[in-house]
Amino acid sequence: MATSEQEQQQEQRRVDRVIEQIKERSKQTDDLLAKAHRETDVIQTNYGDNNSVNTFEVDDRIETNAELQQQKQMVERAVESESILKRQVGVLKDLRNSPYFGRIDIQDDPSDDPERLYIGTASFVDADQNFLVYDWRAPISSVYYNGTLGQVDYQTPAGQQTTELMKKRQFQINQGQIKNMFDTNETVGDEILQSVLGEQNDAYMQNIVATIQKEQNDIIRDTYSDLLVVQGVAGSGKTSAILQRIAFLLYHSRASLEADQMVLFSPNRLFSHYISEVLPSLGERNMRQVTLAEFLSARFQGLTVESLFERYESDRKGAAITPAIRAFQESADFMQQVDHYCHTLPADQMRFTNIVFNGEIFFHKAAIEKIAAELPAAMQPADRFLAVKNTLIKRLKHRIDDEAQADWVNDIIDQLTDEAYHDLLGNKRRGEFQSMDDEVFYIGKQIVTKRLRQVYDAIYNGYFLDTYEQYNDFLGQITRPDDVQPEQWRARMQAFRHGIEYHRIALVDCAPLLLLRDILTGSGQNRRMQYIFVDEMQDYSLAQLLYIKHAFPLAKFTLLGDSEQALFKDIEQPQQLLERLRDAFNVRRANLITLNKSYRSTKQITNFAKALLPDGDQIQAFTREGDLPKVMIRYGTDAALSGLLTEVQYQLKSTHTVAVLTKDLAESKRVYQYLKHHTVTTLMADSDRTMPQGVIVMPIYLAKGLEFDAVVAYDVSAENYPDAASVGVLYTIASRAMHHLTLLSIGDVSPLVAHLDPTLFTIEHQVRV
Ligand SMILES: Nc1ncnc2c1ncn2[C@@H]1O[C@H](COP(=O)(O)OP(=O)(O)OP(=O)(O)O)[C@@H](O)[C@H]1O
Repeated sequence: MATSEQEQQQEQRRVDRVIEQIKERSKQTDDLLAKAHRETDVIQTNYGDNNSVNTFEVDDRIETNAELQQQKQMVERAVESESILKRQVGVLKDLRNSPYFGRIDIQDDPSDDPERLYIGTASFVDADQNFLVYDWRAPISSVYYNGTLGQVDYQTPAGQQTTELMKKRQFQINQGQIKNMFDTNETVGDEILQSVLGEQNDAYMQNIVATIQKEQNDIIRDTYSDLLVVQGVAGSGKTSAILQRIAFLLYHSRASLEADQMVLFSPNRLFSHYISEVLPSLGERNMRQVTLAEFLSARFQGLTVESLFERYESDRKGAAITPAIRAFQESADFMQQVDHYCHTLPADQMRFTNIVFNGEIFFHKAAIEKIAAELPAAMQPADRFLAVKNTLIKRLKHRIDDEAQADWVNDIIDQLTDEAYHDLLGNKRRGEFQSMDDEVFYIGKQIVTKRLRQVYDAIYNGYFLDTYEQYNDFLGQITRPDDVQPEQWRARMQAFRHGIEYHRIALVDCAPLLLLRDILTGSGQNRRMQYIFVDEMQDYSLAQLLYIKHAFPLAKFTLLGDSEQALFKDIEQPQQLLERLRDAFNVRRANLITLNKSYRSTKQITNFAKALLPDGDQIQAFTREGDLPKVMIRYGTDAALSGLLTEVQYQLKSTHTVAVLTKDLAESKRVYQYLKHHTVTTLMADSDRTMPQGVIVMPIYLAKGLEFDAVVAYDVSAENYPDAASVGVLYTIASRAMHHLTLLSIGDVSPLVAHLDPTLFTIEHQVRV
């Protein structure tokens, strides 16, 4: 509902007054920051000077160490307070531009006067402790997002409260001026959302706190569930919801939660970059981010882990793993079998291996087997492993003692310089020993310990268990489902062994192998992490999700995805998925939230994209108007490429980025080879972290989670997208476009498009001569 001119003037006067106060505070904070910066400089300079004191004299060194520690802490504290102030300066700068976006008038009791509260990206409190702006995450602010006029409940730390919502007003304020102002009875009215979504794309994702929708708000403010599953259609704000959720949780649990106790599994590095500004724009630090490939590679040092993209490419070429085997290896049942195998594995079935040093066996595998065999049979696998490890370390220490007086050691001691001798003494002092012999023995032990460091590390890291052999043994004992034939399974085992020989591992083996290794060796779990977020969860197997759960046993999980965008597997109903996950994750408090409205694209693009899906009816388009998607048909590659060039040049006149999306890498390369000679074009790679403007070409799996002003889908021919199996890919491509979508086909267009209602798109045929 439009507001009167007079009301707008009144509101503008308030904006002016608040901005005056913010400016005042900014000045003070700038001064504090300058002062803090000078202090940090002074401390750092002193620290630097002290750092270069002569550390040769051993006695000095001990003292210096303690002092250095103290000074290091001082520097850390100074840097920390400086960075807090820097953040405040940033927050105040944003508030100066746009101090708030909402107002609610509430009345707790009919006998009270109504209260008028303004809501913005951060709180602003004046010198008399009056809240001129409330943080969007404050308990009372949920009234703004959740309530329609009338009685409203909201949660506070003290329990549920009730109030009467009398008025809800939305503002768009830019550079201190109210551009738009509406009273609304909806959760957040469409007018402002229209204008936000109509803007051009930016290289970075924006925060959406001014226009959060009710269902998104439920995701953001859920502090109850151990497992929150979000099924949301393309462009429904899943990624946005995760990021605002992180900001919310940080605010909500300020005292007990740090940003680095949250991990977001993101689809690719480009995506990580794209979303990197959202949290800083809300005055918060970024959470940790990792792709599945990075997570797995870090745990398989020395092996090349197949990436999801490689798997996708190799699947397209008709690779070795049959669908039945894949389904089996990716299932919860497979992971349960790993668990059972490990917990019932007798000591004599453990695949120990020699510890080798300098080409010779240092600890023989038979000796290690014997240690394990002598332990009580009922021991848990991790305890057994630890006991073996401890025994080996004890034996290593004996060997070091025996070796400390060997001739080669004495020779080295004779030739030590004074400095090297002091180094070996470490925290001990000369003369502290009972006798000179003791001192020499001590030095000898230090020398041998250093020499045998590798052996120690091998024991410490558990390299005396050959986990690959053990996994192979597990594969040999497994109970197969009926649709996996014995010879197929043997071939699969053979492929696994062959891969390991060449230091490669297939994606399907990663999660079960890691689980096996972790259970048997009692390692790999991180108990510090409090929240795990998985975006694009449809690209993860259940086995992988279960492994992630195992790796972060104390974390709460938020899994977000869109089963329609499954590039790699079949679509699953959300409720069914939740049941499956709830069972597999074994959690008490699970919650499913479904998002059906798509905000990214114009109505025309969303209507086209949803029509591709057999069950797309539930998807609602947001009412933002644009052109109909255009299907271009060309005959032959040359005509297609020149048609593509004309199209991208045309699009570039009105947009910053045009993405040409292909089905696979080979096609992207072909397109790039042509376009680069005619216009500035970038071929995106898996390793890229930033997205340039202009024309960018990439296979669809690299564009997951991203969005572009204009998208050209390259070659949507019947040959490339012959049947229903390609729907997920085509839908994902179409739903990346915000404002313009073009589909170019070489020859007959895919039946998936040809069968659509013709009013959903325009068509442009090449005239055949
Ligand atoms: N409440 C909102 N207010 C303003 N913009 C929004 C809102 N919700 C979503 N958007 C915008 O819609 C676009 C899509 O959002 P987002 O990328 O979070 O969706 P998604 O569900 O993760 O999409 P996909 O699964 O297709 O990758 C973004 O530009 C986002 O800023």
